[in-house]
Amino acid sequence: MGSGSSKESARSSNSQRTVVRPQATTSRRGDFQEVEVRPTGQGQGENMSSSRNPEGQRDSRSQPPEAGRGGSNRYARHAASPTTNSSSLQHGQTGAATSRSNGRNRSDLQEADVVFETFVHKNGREFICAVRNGRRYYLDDWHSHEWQPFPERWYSEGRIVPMDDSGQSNETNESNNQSRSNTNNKQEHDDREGYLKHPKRGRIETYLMEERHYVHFFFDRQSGKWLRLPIGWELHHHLVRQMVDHVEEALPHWKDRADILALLRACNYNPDECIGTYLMLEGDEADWLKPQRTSKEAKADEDKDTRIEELTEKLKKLERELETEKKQRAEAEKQLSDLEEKYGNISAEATSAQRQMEAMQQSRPKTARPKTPVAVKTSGASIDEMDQLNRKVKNLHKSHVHLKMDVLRNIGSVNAVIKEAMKAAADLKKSDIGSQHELEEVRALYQREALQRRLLYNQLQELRGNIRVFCRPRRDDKADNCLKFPSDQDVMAVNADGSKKTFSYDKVFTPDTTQEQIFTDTQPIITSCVDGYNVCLLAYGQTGSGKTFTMMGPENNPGINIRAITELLKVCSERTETKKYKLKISMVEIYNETVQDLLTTDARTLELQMVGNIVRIPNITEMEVTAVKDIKEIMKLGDGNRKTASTKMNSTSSRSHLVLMITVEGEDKVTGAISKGVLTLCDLAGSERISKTEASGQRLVEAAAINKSLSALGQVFSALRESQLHVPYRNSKLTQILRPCLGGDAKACLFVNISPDVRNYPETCNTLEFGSNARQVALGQAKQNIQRKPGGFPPR
Ligand SMILES: Nc1ncnc2c1ncn2[C@@H]1O[C@H](COP(=O)(O)OP(=O)(O)OP(=O)(O)O)[C@@H](O)[C@H]1O
Repeated sequence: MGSGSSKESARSSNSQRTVVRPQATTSRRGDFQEVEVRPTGQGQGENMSSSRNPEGQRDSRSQPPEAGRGGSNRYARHAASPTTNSSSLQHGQTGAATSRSNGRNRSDLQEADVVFETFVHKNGREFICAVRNGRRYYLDDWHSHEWQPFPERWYSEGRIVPMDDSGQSNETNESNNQSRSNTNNKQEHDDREGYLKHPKRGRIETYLMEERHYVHFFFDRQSGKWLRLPIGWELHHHLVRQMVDHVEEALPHWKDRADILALLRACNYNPDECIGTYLMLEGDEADWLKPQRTSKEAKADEDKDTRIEELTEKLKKLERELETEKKQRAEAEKQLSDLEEKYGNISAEATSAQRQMEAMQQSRPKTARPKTPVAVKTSGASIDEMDQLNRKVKNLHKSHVHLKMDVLRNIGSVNAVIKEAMKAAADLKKSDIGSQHELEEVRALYQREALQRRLLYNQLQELRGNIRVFCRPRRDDKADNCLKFPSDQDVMAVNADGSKKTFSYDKVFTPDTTQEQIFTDTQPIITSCVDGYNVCLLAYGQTGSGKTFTMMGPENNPGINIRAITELLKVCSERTETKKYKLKISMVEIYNETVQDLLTTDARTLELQMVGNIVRIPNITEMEVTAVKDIKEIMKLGDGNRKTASTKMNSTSSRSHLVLMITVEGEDKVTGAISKGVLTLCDLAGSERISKTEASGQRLVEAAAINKSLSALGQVFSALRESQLHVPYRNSKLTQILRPCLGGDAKACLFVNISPDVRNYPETCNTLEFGSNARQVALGQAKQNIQRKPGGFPPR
């Protein structure tokens, strides 16, 4: 950036705004259709004086005029632009009055053929206009790239601003003049300023900034030179491939890997920034970011559009059919219930008829009826009456048979209706699949939204620094206080002789700060471990300065350890809808450069294995935590084993480092991606210097081991601060264990615990110094540890 060529391109893009110059040819005269000019204010519509421009005889496309020739230089730039069709303006005329109002030099005026103006449409777009022979034209640099007659309706839709000699609109000049006179009248126009025209946003101001960016080179053995790596080659580079894969996984619809790499380069090889930029400009604007499509791609897109239209049409048709079927089903159901009712009535009638018949049969005489009627009047019913009854019974029998047939017939149609209803229900089920698709889309949208939110959150963390140093003074009401707190980021240590030293940190707490407040400030870092980040919290300070109080704390007022695990459990349970989490805890003690497993009773010493950048601790005990009560039990077990071990070894807690590792493994229920973050909480051994003369025997060995490990920690911080190629992690067991969370891809938080007692002034200053050095460490960008499940969706 900032090279001659980029400056030149900046100049040329800048010049496109104002530069149009008549050129030496008459062949394109026909490009203009004559349109009457209407007065629009300053100098418009006035008489045009004509004079031939001698420069205009040159074809500036083949012979660009030299730079620095004022107006002609600008014209050359325009001639190089593909939009140039202004040659046809060459024999145009210039309005003297217009020129006067533009404040142009009179002799210049006589050379000019055409008056140039800027038309500012009320929608924000600008067009270069030219007036010749009393006719106004505009340069259609959006579609045809030709001069077009100025549309009549535009007079009421915007305003015309004349241009001055510098090719800028008078309006722009006025504001520029104002600002220039405020700074320096002689100051030149900044040629890094420019603009581009966006189809939706209209004019967008641009500025060519100089930034320090990584540039990937390769060594060319033939020429013996380092050359820039072409995009095609760079895509085969394993690191770059990983970055592009990462972006592609996050944005699966963005298929063009070269395009992704181009944006990655612009984002200084920062995949998250690349994803963020893309998402920010998502939609039409992101499309506009992409290079022009080939005709084949355009055709494919058209086909896709047509297919989408067809499918939409089909979907609408299916919806209509579904609607009709629903109606039919409702009707069928109604018919069915009518028929059921009818059937019920008929059955009831049949039953009562049957009963009636039975009753009548019972009331008939038992003897057979005489074949010939005997006209004897019996004491009971007469023969007529009997006949009547017989007929009635016959009729009833008949109607019973009819009813039976009716019912049988209707049962057939009821079955048909039921079949139809079942078919309609099956169709309805099918249409549910369409809704499933919609659900998938909503889910994808949600995933993108979640990704964006987390990206922003982690970007915020990075801006605040991936290593944060907090200072916490111990509360001590009895001692002579040597600490002052000028602000919440500064602490001043004042010695008994009055000498003072001030140190700055990301946050300085006071002795009154509660355990809750301390936790609140570390909470965002701690919870990012659920998203797959490695996070580390360390407490450093001399014995008795409050390290254990800060990390573990008393039972009734717990410190960071318990609160952090409780919070992790809470966050994990809040996300159970989308993720399945597993929390595992390990606890080790580092004493005299040996690593002791504290979650087993067999006092197991652990070996560390370094495989490249990865540290493995085989056979380490890991305990799963599912509820808050598990935390207390595990802590109790670890604490008990620590005490036993220290009695055996005759050590005290302040002479060893306690490291608590919480692994949070999450599996995305939708994508199957697995994230793994480790939260390391470390209560370091007392940092006080033990004079060799004071220590002897075991104390001397202990002191040497502590000194070695804390010095190694300091060396790691210095190497990271100075971005050294070699970081001496292997110098102690402590730095080996902490390696994953002190490398370039983790978030760390160091608590500098100090004593307020003036007698501890020298140790307090040493501790504060250590914290200050650590604060200058740039851990680089924190990285999520997310693995995509084979065949699964990209991680969120
Ligand atoms: N902020 C505080 N408020 C109240 N009491 C505190 C505070 N910090 C420390 N203490 C008390 O000071 C004493 C020493 O603190 P602590 O054991 O945490 O120090 P330490 O740095 O861990 O020491 P060691 O290196 O021996 O483990 C404890 O009794 C603790 O309760």
